[in-house]
Amino acid sequence: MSRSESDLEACSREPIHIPGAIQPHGALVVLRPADMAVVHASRNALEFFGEEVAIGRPIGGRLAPLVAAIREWYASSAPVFQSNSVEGDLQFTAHRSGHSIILEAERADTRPLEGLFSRLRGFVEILSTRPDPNGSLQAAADFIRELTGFDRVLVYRFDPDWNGHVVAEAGNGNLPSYLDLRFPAADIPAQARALYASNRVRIIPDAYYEPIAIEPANDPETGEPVDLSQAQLRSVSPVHIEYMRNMGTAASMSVSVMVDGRLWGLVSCHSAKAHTVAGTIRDACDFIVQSLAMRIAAQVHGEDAANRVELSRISARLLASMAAASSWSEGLVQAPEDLLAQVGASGAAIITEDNYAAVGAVPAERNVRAILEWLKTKEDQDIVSTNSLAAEFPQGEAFASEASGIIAIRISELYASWLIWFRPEAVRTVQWGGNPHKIVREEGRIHPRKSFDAWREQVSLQAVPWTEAQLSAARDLRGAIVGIVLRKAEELAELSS
Ligand SMILES: CCC1=C(C)C2=CC3=N/C(=C\c4[nH]c(/C=C5\NC(=O)C(C)=C5CC)c(C)c4CCC(=O)O)C(CCC(=O)O)=C3CCN2C1=O
Repeated sequence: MSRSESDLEACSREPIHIPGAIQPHGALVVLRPADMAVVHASRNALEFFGEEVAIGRPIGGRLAPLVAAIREWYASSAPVFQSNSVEGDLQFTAHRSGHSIILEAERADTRPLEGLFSRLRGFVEILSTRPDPNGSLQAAADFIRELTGFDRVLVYRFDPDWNGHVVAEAGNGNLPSYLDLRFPAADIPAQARALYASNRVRIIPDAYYEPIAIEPANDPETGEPVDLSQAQLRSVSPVHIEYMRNMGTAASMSVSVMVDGRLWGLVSCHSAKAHTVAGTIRDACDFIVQSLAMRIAAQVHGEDAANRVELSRISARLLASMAAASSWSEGLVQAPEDLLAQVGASGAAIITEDNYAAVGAVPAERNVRAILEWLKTKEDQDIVSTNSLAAEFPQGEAFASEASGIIAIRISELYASWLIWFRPEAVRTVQWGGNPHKIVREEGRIHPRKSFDAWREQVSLQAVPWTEAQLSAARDLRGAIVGIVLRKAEELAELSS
């Protein structure tokens, strides 16, 4: 592993869930459910809770009226407790963290909320009328920018390698456009993505804040620090704060787009100056984004269903062709269009020790046999796939124009026989937000890059990636072929007995 890779590896191990501090736009206490005694408190508790919060003693003062309601919530199955202070100036939220209760207070949004719900209803109606998913993405970015007043709202989609792509944007011109730019996976490391899959909405009102310490740092009984994974006020990793400053964004809010339980992307809001939105507006943004996520899921499910129907027709024709031919390989070669359509390939070759057949755009036979020698090193795999053969088999660079992507399925253990599908190289130019390969090392650690200007990279020796559905279709056809081979072997065995 190179030094840069190990640096980024270290970055993805930063324990961002236990920073030991919060952001100053609220206050936090950790309570023992049995007696509502305070176990930890942020140092600014007095400012928000109105009186000294004494460690080891039950909450009182402005929090006393909450005790009964918090106890009732804690005994229920509700994930989160929300309430306003009697005076209406504070919004309280609580959640369970291990055996404790984390209670947070922020200044409440005292502006009237009427009109918000009719605006939300209006957005959902727009969403349901937008035929194309991109129109829905843009509608969500426009609506959230109007609702929150951030300078720029991005819809940021992850690709299979967790690189991000800005696929929609709404802005007022105060910040540069990032539309269509891509950002490397390291910009949002794995532990952050995991956290954002459960804690969907996060706000950083001012990237120049001073963290407020939580005291005592560790639980007197367990010695453990407070786990702020689900907290609203969690202080943010210094490296990301630096990233925001480098990007010229003093405030940000991110809302996770969860599609079928997986982090599809983020709706990411930025302002050049400090900016905040109250909890009620953040909740409304979460509602908007999850409504968008359902629209995306419906689109994906619809496409999957249509693909499955078409694939079942193709597979049925291939099975019929194999059944009617003298061998499975002859049956496949006699249905070339279906053989390629099974996985969306441009060429295919069936190769055994003494036989070779090919359809569509394939490398020269000697090059296919060179791939076969490489496949023999994959002893434990019945299916081998890549969209960049040259990256794993350098000799492949010589015929990347026909074979940058391959799916190879092993047909027989006994003889080296394989069915290999091919995809050609798809040379493309990618626009990154800054040079994604630039790792800034200072004071013994890496820092975020300072420039996010469009940085063009020509990507070669890669094919269009195979989808999970195409790999599954390859596995299904392998199962059918192996079944035919086994039945043929049994028939021969019976004849010879
Ligand atoms: C323009 C497109 C775009 C990008 C690329 C982006 C990045 C981004 N990074 C985020 C978080 C983190 N990045 C990093 C780490 C890095 N960022 C870097 O640029 C590098 C090199 C690292 C590893 C050291 C870490 C530790 C975190 C966790 C912060 C926390 O929640 O405590 C976060 C999440 C911040 C949040 O939601 O609170 C984002 C979202 C903001 N955002 C964008 O709008």
